[in-house]
Amino acid sequence: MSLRLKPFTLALIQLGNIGPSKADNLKHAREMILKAASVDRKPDLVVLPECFNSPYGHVHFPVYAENIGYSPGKPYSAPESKSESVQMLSSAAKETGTWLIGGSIPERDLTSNKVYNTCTVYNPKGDLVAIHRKIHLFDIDIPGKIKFKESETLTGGTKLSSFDTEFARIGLGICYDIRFPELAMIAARQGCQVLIYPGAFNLTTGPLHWELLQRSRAVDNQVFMSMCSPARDLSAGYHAWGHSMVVDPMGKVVATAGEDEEIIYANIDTGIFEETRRGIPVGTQRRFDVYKDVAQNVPI
Ligand SMILES: O=C(O)CCC(=O)C(=O)O
Repeated sequence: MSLRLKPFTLALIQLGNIGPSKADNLKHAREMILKAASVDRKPDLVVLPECFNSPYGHVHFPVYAENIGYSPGKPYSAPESKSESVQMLSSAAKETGTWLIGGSIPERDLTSNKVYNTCTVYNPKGDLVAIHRKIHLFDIDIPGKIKFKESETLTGGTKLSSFDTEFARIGLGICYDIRFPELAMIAARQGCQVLIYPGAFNLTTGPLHWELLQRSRAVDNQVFMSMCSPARDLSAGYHAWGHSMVVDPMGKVVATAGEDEEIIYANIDTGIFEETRRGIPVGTQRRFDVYKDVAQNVPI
C-alpha cells in the first residue's frame, strides 16, 4: 500500500573524529545525535554516515564487527541486542524522540560467521525497525589512484530494504549501492519517496560522481535522494569526500555540507515532489512493452 509523503525535516551528521577507539566513536556519535536534535525545530529523522564506529578499510571490518542479534526472517529487537552500537543508537533515538538511520557498522552474523556492512534504523521509541546489508561491495581498482576491495572481508547483502515512517516510505542503500540504478528504481516503484544511503566516497570518485549519482537517482525516480558521509580526515587511512547532500526530485541540491564535521538540515517539501511527478509524468509513461528484457543479466 502506498503511503503519502508529508513534510519533514532531515538532519545529516557528517561525523568527524572517527578513530581506532570504538568506545570514543560511539560516544562522539551519540553526542552529535543529541546535538542534531537539540535545535528549535527538532528534525524528524537523523542520519549518520557509513562505517561511523570503525576506521574504514577491509582489514578493520572483522575486528570491529558486532553481532546485532539479527536473523533473517525473525523480528528485529534492540533492547535485547548485545551490540554496543545498537544499544547506543537505540537509546539515542529514544532519548531524542527522533527516527534514526544509524549509518552503517560492520556486522557479524554468528551463524554463518560472515561480516556485512550494515545499516540499522530505529523509530523514536528506540525499536530497531529495519536493517540494510550493503548489497554491492566496493571493489574497485583505478591504477595510481585508489584500490579498495571490501569483498576481502565482507559479504554482500541479498535483500532490498525500506521502512515506513509517519511522513514517508524510505528506501535504504549504502554508498556503492548508488551506482546500481536498479536498486533505487525498485525502491521508488515500491512507493519510496525518499532514498537515504549512508556513504563514504573518496577523493578520486567523489569530485565527479558523488553529486552526479545522487542527482541522477533523484531525477530518474523523482524522489528525494540523500547521502551522508563522514567528514574528511587526511590523517586516516581512507580519505572521505564529505559533502553530505540532499537532492530534491527535480535534481536540485537542497542542502550540502563541506568537508569538515557538520550537521546539515533539509526541509523535505511535498510540493516539489508532487509538481515534479505531475509535470513530468515518466512514472506512467514507461514502455515496458519495448524494454521488457532490460532486467536480463546482460553484462555491459
Ligand atoms: O563508488 C564509489 O566511488 C565509492 C564507494 C564507496 O566508497 C563505498 O562503497 O564505500
